[in-house]
Amino acid sequence: MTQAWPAHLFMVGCGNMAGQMLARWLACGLDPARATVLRPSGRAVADGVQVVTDYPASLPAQAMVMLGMKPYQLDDVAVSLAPLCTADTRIVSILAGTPVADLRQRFPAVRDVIRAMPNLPVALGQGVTGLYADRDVSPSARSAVDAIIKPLGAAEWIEDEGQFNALTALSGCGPAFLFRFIDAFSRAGEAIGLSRDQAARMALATVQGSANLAAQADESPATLADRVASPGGMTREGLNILDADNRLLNLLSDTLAAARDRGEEIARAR
Ligand SMILES: NC(=O)C1=CN([C@@H]2O[C@H](COP(=O)(O)OP(=O)(O)OC[C@H]3O[C@@H](n4cnc5c(N)ncnc54)[C@H](OP(=O)(O)O)[C@@H]3O)[C@@H](O)[C@H]2O)C=CC1
Ligand SMILES: O=C(O)[C@@H]1CCC=N1
Repeated sequence: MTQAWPAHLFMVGCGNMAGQMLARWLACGLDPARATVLRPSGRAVADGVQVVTDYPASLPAQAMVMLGMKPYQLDDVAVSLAPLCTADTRIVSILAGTPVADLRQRFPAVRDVIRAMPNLPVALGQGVTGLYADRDVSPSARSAVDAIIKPLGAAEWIEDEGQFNALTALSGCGPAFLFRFIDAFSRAGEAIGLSRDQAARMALATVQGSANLAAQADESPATLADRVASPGGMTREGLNILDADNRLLNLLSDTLAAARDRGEEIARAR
């Protein structure tokens, strides 16, 4: 099936996250002439993509607007952007902790408002993007968003917006937690006697190989862990440390809950 692109993509903000999305879309065939980026620095993003530092007089017809700035900038952005939006504008927001109701309040002319929560591996087409649309969003807008998210990796729609901060904690923030894990794994290897460089290489390759294996395996990660652990062997002793009083599970549950709760705070502070 051929890739369907929006008539025009207007990106408000194009930093760490939105920049990776755009790079992937361009690599997958988005015509750069069909994308405009608004960013205060005016820094170029890619050959052929127009970068502006101020809002145009109007948006192209049937524009898909992607909100990719920081959540606290929503009010400032809406003052200039909302008057340009018409009934055929579609808004996709990647702002953390920003419910659809807050977006609808600021963009009353727009029917199709969709929340998306990507993560950094979208750059490789191996991201996870969580998605939510309320009942007012048209089926064609859902399809258009599905189409543009597909080149980025997996898409996970949720029915209940109340889960959006949990989804964000798991997959949106998740890469940071896993990068931290890889770093700690490598430093732990160094602590038991390996050289820093070798421990770093081995930690990363072990995580990468294990993730790939888990993705292809018929068994669950829990079963695979037991496969590595020979009875009376070395791995079991290590697993006993992670499993004692559910230490690892509790640590990760606390980590995700803290991230999720921050999303709730961001929404309340608005
Ligand atoms: N980082 C991540 O892994 C993820 C981030 N997100 C969400 O993405 C959004 C952006 O985060 P991130 O990319 O990390 O942040 P960055 O700081 O890297 O990017 C922010 C972007 O917003 C632009 N910007 C700043 N001020 C304004 C303004 N007043 N109007 C319009 N654009 C403005 C910046 O412009 P300039 O480039 O000129 O400085 C920059 O391009 C957040 O809402 C976050 O919740 C979602 C999922 C994952
Ligand atoms: O830290 C943040 O708020 C954003 C949301 C997901 C990843 N980064």
